[in-house]
Amino acid sequence: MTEGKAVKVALLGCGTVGSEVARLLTEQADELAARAGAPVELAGIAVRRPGKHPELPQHLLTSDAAGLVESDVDVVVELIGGIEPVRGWLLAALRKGKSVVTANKALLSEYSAELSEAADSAGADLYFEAAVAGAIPLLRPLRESLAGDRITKVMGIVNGTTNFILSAMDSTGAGYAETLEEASRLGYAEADPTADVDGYDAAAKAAILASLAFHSRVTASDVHREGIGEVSSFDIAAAKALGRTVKLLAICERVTADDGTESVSARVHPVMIPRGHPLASVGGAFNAVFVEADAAGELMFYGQGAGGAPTASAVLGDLVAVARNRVLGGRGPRESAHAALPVRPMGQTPTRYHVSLDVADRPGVLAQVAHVFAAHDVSIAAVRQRDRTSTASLVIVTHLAPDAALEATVEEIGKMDVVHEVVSVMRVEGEDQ
Ligand SMILES: NC(=O)C1=CN([C@@H]2O[C@H](COP(=O)(O)OP(=O)(O)OC[C@H]3O[C@@H](n4cnc5c(N)ncnc54)[C@H](O)[C@@H]3O)[C@@H](O)[C@H]2O)C=CC1
Ligand SMILES: N[C@@H](CC=O)C(=O)O
Ligand code: NA
Repeated sequence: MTEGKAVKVALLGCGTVGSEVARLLTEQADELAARAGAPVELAGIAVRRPGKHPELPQHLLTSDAAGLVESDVDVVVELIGGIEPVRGWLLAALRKGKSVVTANKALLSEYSAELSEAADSAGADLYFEAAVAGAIPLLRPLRESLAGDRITKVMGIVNGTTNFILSAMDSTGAGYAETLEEASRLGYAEADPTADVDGYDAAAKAAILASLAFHSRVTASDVHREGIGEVSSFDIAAAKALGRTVKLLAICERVTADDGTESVSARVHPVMIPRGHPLASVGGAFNAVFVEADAAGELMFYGQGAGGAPTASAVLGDLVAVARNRVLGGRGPRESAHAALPVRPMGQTPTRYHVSLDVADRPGVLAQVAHVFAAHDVSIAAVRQRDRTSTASLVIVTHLAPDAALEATVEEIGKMDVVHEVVSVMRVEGEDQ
């Protein structure tokens, strides 16, 4: 039965994701209506140039997004991206009590608090499942299913484009530039793909994940960020030689200090993980995220993290949810930031390093290098040495130590006479400490 009054939807943006949302909304209109309890009606589509969309119902097209938001619509689905002018439109919609569904992680990772406050004061819904890990139901489990548990860690691959590039570099040795071009062609990359390769997109997602997991306000600028620009084919080969692979991970942790005070660490950077680790086999644009919680233990979420149709699936799930809330008169979960945990600086965050060096092949060099680690209070977990003609290759993997201590150790080692080259430095995850 779909007897309720139609829920009118404004769609802002009709690119990779928006065009799939428009298609599915039209093709599955009857089923969506049955699930929502009322017809979910596309009332208008804001595009930049209406003349360029012969495939869309012409009477719905407008170039006036602000006007469409102001019109008689119940829900605004935003799939344009970026901060302004979108932020102003969504605030205006929420303040008028219209629900908002968005996939815009760049906006949410900076202005979530402002948008949530606008939603709360007007009693509107703000849903954004598509903003992190595309099709994978991840934010709703964090906001709802795990609301009774205490999450300690969220770690995973949250950027499809960089995973697509790293997977290709690892498996076929394909070049960086050509693989990035293909990721753009397939609709995985952001409009400006530097957001992907420099880690901004993953950092925005880490901020959203940390905020939800730890009931605190974490913004993109709180997240330590390194992209994949520095990952060389040598790093990939060094990882392979050690039975590891390189992935760009978002890692959000609840850190408890000796005095019992808690903080949040949120970071995005390339890491080496063992090839047997479940994240190592996540290829292409797929995403996978581990969540650790006190009572639930370890959970893994896996699926397509980018692309038009997969992302549209998450958008439509949100759309049905907000439509249902309107039909039944309820609301989805509000922002939960009661814990207000501070963010721990990266330098104080415990990490482990893999360091690969070319050193002089003579007695005592290993001891000299080990001395520098010890001087910085960094304990060594494993050492591998291979002799060449006049140099030796030295691979060192550390135990956990504050990231600043590890960084200082590597800097000092790089200045030693016996060290010809620091060939590769990368953090290590997913193995015994
Ligand atoms: N492509 C993907 O795999 C995913 C994208 N997202 C997010 O979804 C959003 C949309 O992404 P895509 O569809 O990939 O981007 P896109 O660049 O393909 O589409 C955006 C569309 O918005 C239009 N647009 C720009 N300014 C406009 C304006 N003032 N009025 C009306 N239309 C305007 C553009 O012409 C373009 O067609 C972004 O926030 C992105 O970060 C989230 C998850 C996955
Ligand atoms: N550009 C993003 C799209 C999905 O969020 C990615 O590559 O993951
Ligand atoms: Na998702």
